[in-house]
Amino acid sequence: MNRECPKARLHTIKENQEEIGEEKGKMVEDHMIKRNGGRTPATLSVFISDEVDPRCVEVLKENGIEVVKDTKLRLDKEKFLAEIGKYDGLIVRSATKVTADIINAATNLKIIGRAGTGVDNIDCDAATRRGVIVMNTPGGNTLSAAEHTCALMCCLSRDIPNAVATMRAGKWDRKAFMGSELNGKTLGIIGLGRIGKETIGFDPIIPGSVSAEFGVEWMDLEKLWPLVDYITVHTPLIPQTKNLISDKVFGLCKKGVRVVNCARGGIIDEEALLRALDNGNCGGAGLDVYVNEPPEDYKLAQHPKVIPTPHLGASTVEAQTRVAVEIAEQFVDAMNGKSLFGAINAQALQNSMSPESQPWVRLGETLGTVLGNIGTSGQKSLKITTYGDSLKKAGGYLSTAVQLGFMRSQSQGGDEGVRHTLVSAPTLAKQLGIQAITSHSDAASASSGPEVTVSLDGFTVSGTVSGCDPVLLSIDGAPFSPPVQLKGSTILVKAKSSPQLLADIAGKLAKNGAQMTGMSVSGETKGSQWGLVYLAVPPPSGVFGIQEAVQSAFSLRF
Ligand SMILES: NC(=O)C1=CN([C@@H]2O[C@H](COP(=O)(O)OP(=O)(O)OC[C@H]3O[C@@H](n4cnc5c(N)ncnc54)[C@H](O)[C@@H]3O)[C@@H](O)[C@H]2O)C=CC1
Ligand SMILES: O=C(O)C(=O)COP(=O)(O)O
Repeated sequence: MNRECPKARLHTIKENQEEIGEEKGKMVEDHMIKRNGGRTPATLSVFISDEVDPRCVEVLKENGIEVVKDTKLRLDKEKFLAEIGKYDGLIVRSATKVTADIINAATNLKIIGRAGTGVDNIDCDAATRRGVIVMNTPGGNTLSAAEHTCALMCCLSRDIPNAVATMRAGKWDRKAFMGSELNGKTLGIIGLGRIGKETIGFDPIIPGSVSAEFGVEWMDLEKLWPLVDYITVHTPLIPQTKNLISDKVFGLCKKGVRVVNCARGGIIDEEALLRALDNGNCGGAGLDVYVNEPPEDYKLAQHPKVIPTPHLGASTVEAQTRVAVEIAEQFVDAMNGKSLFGAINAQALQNSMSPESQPWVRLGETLGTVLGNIGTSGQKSLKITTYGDSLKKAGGYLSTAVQLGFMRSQSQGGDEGVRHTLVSAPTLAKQLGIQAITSHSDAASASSGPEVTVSLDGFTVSGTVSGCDPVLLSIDGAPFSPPVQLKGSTILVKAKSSPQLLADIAGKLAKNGAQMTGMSVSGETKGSQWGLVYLAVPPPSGVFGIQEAVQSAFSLRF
């Protein structure tokens, strides 16, 4: 039968509505488009809490997504916390601080979108732990930020703002404003990413082929500091870049070095900058960004040698239109399961999005769940082997899927702020010390098709995919013949090998009220056999009291 497999990871809005039957609902509930309990696709909703260009709202609405924009709500934290739980998506710029308490209160949230570049105002760790995708619009405001950097450098070299101020005050003072040319000066660019690259080579008239001849000489910072007349920083604010330009650095630079920060407040130590401006080590600063926005005090902004702008790097009509449309289109693509462009914390999910990989992801989760139930004792090192050419590149997402299934089976619930999904799995596994070691063999497996085996603590489970469904090939060396589907509510039983096993277990379960729909028994391993019992409805609790009669029994829901 040639049917299309349901999308396990990124359920489309339409599928979510049509296929929200219990099983599929379960499948999608941890992913981006959550079980929406009968809500229509049109009621998927996005909240916009910052000033984003109106095209963002238009594009989302054109695609059937409900949008609420309120740029004041963030100012009232209590109200924000109370409201945010209604929404599937949140779109911000830099003003909204998306803290862990907001993320944890946002119980329906699947994506946080940043209409811009920097995500330092979003607690990405908290989002990841809750399985919430964080995405930005890389590149949408690069040129504007680069142009603003150049503008600040030009203003610094000619003290333009102060000159403007004298004219506005009705003064004609030419002597006070002797500038210096930028030509011939050395610029140190810290961070050669999108904006850094644009900054050195930016000229709307000169083509790239010519500007390439200018070249950028790479050098260690220690060598760079004494050589430069200007420094511009274009890195993210991360522990390694916090206070990168410090008292020590000002001491190593030429006296009077000028600095520009259009990246993030705090990359230049603000206190050190004030001292350097006062003692002449720094000749001037062009600042667009600050440790606190708005600043708690205006000492720096009001310093005569500082040219301050209120975080305007991305504030151009062009950049704002671009980032607004880009984030909206990225949301629509993500919600339709098409792509996760711009996502910064969803590598495994991204790698597993193709229709071919999705059944294998479900198999990985399923095998992880089985192993988590039968083979623990504190061991945390999962060994995953893929067989067959078609699974050559599957090790990455399969290992995350196995870890996910394994962690779910171990979870006691109640771990606040945690949701087990393909987004959160790598981070949570790392925290719990759950390793996944992958290996691959091109050779066909024993089942002479693609196959995955997962081992832990001396136990091995192996499975493959049949159509769209995960199937179990063997447990602990005991083969299921034919292989059994891992679907729905089941009880997995291990018992002493006996020709009566099937009848014995079925009889005991029936006596205890289980509604069985089928059962398979494996071959023998070390004197035991495994049985998989399918149930019409999940057991009310436990495994219908058959533990005493068998070696072990687990209730599993796939
Ligand atoms: N003022 C504004 O309105 C705007 C500010 N920005 C900010 O500008 C900064 C740069 O943005 P993009 O160029 O788009 O980012 P990007 O990610 O393309 O580039 C950042 C670069 O910094 C480098 N880097 C990281 N750590 C470093 C370190 N310790 N030393 C030197 N380099 C390091 C990275 O390798 C990367 O090449 C970000 O902080 C962003 O938030 C971006 C847009 C507008
Ligand atoms: O994109 C960035 O990183 C920026 O800093 C731009 O911030 P904004 O969107 O103007 O609040």
